[in-house]
Amino acid sequence: MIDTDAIAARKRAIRSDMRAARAAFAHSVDARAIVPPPAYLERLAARPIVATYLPIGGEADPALLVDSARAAGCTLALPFVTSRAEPIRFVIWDEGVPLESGPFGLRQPPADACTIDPAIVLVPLVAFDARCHRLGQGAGHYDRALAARSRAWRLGVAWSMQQVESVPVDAFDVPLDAIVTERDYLEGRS
Ligand SMILES: Nc1nc2c(c(=O)[nH]1)N(C=O)[C@@H](CNc1ccc(C(=O)N[C@@H](CCC(=O)O)C(=O)O)cc1)CN2
Ligand SMILES: Nc1ncnc2c1ncn2[C@@H]1O[C@H](COP(=O)(O)OP(=O)(O)OP(=O)(O)O)[C@@H](O)[C@H]1O
Repeated sequence: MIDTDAIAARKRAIRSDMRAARAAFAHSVDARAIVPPPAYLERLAARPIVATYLPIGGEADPALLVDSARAAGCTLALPFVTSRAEPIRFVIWDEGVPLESGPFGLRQPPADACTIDPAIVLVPLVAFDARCHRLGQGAGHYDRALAARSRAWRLGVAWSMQQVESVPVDAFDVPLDAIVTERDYLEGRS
């Protein structure tokens, strides 16, 4: 369909521009610049399972959000990916078990790590807009994972320079509940 093709082409263009700009920006910023917002800290009191990610390619680093979750006694999860085509699953991040090398330069728990269902998902992204729409890596990994977990609270983590006027949206794109950057905290409509 023409419309779908046009959206896909705009997504590809934003992805390629933003990946390059983000990698350059990440060199100039303190990796621990993103401070946990109050709405996130409040949710940690119930000790939810929190899915995080290990940054690649200049992605914003959720390190301080992970520290807060650990300090609150939460269980941490990481995505486990096998290929572009296969859906991801979230597995327990046990600090006592060494991470292994996975696809796309990712470090991840071993394949036999226990699958768990997070109540909070810290979501990496390539670009976002003021309505909390997100553009990811283009494999649909997070869109599929988030669609399967509609009750999870979805917090995007990004550098402020990743904000664009408007992210092109397909029917299957799952918007975020909120986004935190080194400068701002914004909430979607939900
Ligand atoms: N840190 C992190 N972990 C993650 C993701 C992510 O976006 N970031 N994922 C999100 O889905 C899943 C992995 N999926 C991925 C799918 C495609 C590509 C990818 O196409 N990478 C490009 C290079 C990107 C760059 O230059 O920055 C490539 O290999 O060509 C990467 C991850 C789960 N784990
Ligand atoms: N719920 C879903 N079920 C099956 N396929 C899906 C689903 N959501 C997205 N996809 C597929 O994922 C592909 C990539 O979508 P899109 O370009 O929006 O990825 P993205 O949002 O940038 O990436 P990601 O979600 O991996 O971070 C599309 O071809 C789409 O068909």
